[in-house]
Amino acid sequence: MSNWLKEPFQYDRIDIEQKHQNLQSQRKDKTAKDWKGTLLRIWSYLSVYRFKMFLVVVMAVLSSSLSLLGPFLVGMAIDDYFITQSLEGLPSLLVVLAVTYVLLSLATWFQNYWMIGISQQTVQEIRTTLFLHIQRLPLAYFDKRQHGELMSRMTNDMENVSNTLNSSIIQLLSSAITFIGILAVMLWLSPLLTAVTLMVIPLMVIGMKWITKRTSIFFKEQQRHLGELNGYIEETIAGQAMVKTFSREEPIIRDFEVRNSKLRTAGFWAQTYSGFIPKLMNVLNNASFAVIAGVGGLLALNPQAGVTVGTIVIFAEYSRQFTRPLNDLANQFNTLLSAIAGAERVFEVIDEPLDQDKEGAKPIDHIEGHVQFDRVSFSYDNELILNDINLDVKAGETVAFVGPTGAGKTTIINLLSYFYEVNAGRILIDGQDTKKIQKESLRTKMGFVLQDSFLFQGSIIENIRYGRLDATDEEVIEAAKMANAHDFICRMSDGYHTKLKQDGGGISQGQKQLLSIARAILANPSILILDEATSSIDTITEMRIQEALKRLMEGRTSFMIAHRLNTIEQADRIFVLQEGQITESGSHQDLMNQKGFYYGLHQKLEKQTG
Ligand SMILES: Nc1ncnc2c1ncn2[C@@H]1O[C@H](COP(=O)(O)OP(=O)(O)OP(=O)(O)O)[C@@H](O)[C@H]1O
Repeated sequence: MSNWLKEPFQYDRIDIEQKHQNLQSQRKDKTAKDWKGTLLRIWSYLSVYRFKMFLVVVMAVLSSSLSLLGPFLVGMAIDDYFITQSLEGLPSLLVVLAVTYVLLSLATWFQNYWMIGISQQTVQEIRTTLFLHIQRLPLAYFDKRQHGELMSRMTNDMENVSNTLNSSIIQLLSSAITFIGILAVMLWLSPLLTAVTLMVIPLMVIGMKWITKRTSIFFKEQQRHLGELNGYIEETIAGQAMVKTFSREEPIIRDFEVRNSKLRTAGFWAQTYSGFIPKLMNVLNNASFAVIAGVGGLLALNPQAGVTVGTIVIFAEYSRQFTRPLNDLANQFNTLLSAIAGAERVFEVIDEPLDQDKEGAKPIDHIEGHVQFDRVSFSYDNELILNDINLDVKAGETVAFVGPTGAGKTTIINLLSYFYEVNAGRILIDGQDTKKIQKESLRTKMGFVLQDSFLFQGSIIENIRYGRLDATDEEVIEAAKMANAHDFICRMSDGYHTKLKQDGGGISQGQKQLLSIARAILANPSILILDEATSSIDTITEMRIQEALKRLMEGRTSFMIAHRLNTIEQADRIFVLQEGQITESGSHQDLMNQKGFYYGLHQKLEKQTG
């Protein structure tokens, strides 16, 4: 088998990353809505397969030429054999005709095979680049964007690009070649009959314009309504629990029906108008056929005009082939525009700056766990969220943050995890400014047990192993035992290999917490970040969680956002955060003595828990 027939499209992730970095450095001069730039960028992906592209072009030229040769041979057969009634050379001409059509099929097949290969490989590369890039974007990027919208770039827009690369490029190419070829042969055969054939073009252009003006409006409407409907469906499915608790089914169904019928109306008119296109083309084709036959017939009666019956047959066939590429060009143009728009949306994400380390940042091997906030101020947008925060947490110390909702507790944790950059001040770990440490190496020394700890679709063992990917099964089980999770895991149908549904569906909130504690134990971090669950958990599970947490926190610097009295009281130090400032700090007893915010909160919580 030739090399070109073998599946040559293996890809190398490292290779793609390298290419992406090169492209990133080229992109600086490219602005959004820069269509030429977008096309050039798509070309930069395609150009890797230059040789194969060249073969595609050769095949396109070959197939277009062969499709012109067919009717020409038929015309020759009529003039030279049928009209003259001498059938001597006819069999060999028929053989040539048969070979022409076989070659035409082969050329078309190869051009498709190579082009689809190139386009699928290109799309795979762009998709990988996009996905890798999304994994490395700073958290702040996701704050500003709807997740559904990003998903749509990853799927719909990519699909758009893929379809266009698959078929449109070939169609555009062969349409253009066929059009030029037919025109040249027609002019060579009879300029007069060519002029007659071309008469339909203005009518075609006017008709197409009239239709596309209307269809494009309805197609846009259709896309918009489809997007809205999809968004609505996604929202109602994600929020099903809410829908049911508030008995909102009826109004939601009514709303859905309104959106659905808007989509239907737009779709109806878009399809109806665009359905006119082939009908119009048919009418014009038949009209041009009649004109060619009529005028050609008259010309054939006059031997000086040089028009034979064979020429008329060739023209009649060419006129059919000739309107098709025009039609295709018009259709493909719209698809091409929408694919370029899609590619532009994809490249926009790829061009977003990455969550990069500061220049000169170094990896860190070991952390003792001494954490300082030195006059730290921070705002997400313009509003100041943290104002001049100073903290000095010794290695191994456990500190808790309490305060009203929106005071900035989670924000402190986000800054410590280096998800966001501070606006002013410094965060120091073991005396070293975190800006000088590589983010990834810093985060691997931290463990997280968060309220909404994310569990993936997969087995329990895989989910725990997420804490340290090279952990053995024994180590995972040991961690689960320390996290008090072993017993409940063993009671499950497949034990450690029980599959969890999406986002940990199938297990309780408390069990979810125990699994995330096991995950953190396995990671063996120097700094721990705990965001205590607010939802109520039964007392036995609660005790298990507390016990597991105690084991986990031993010997590590721990930051807790605490909501329950016993957790808070156990902390070495408590910080009260109000409106972005630390207003009280000290041990439980110190703060009780101060009789400030903490004292009030304590009284309230005590009353609640009885
Ligand atoms: N990603 C974000 N973008 C913009 N503003 C944000 C973002 N996250 C939080 N905020 C705002 O920052 C403020 C502090 O939020 P933060 O989540 O730190 O409070 P918190 O003390 O943890 O509250 P809670 O106890 O309710 O979790 C709030 O006013 C919030 O609206």
